[in-house]
Amino acid sequence: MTLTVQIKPLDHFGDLPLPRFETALAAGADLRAAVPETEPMILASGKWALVPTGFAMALPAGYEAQIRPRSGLAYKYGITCLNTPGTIDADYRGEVKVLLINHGSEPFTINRGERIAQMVIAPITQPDFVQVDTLDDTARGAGGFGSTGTT
Ligand SMILES: O=c1ccn([C@H]2C[C@H](O)[C@@H](COP(=O)(O)OP(=O)(O)OP(=O)(O)O)O2)c(=O)[nH]1
Ligand SMILES: [Mg+2]
Repeated sequence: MTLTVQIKPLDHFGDLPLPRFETALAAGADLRAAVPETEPMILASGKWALVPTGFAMALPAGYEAQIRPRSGLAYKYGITCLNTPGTIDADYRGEVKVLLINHGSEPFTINRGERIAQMVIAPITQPDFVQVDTLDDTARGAGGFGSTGTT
């Protein structure tokens, strides 16, 4: 059965299209900037800002939305999500916003309707966290942070 995610357009969503998958098997649905047509957002080099998408949503219980950068914007302009992947909780009813940062050397202009990020819907688990005194032994043990392949 196909999953349904409720999207509630806010006033400034206007006539923007709903998030959608650009290709048949795309993992992420692109998100567009719901900034005013007459007031593009300008992101100076090194700065970050919350970009409105113009909608709120209700995810089904057991799911999250991950807000991820678009590789094209990162590659061409150094634009990415500061908190990647951003987490949208299933009980969040506020406007979905995208925290963009400009790692490039030039100011970046965000126009209304521009695709600024993508949203992946993913299942989550809320386990019971249980306190214990000892953990089982493994070959890795406490090794990490580049511990493999050094001997
Ligand atoms: O890129 C993002 C990340 C988060 N949110 C919204 C939805 C999410 O459910 C809420 C809280 O996000 P998070 O838990 O990452 O932030 P926090 O700093 O822990 O805030 P809170 O104390 O509200 O949970 O903010 C966005 O709109 N965009
Ligand atoms: Mg939180």
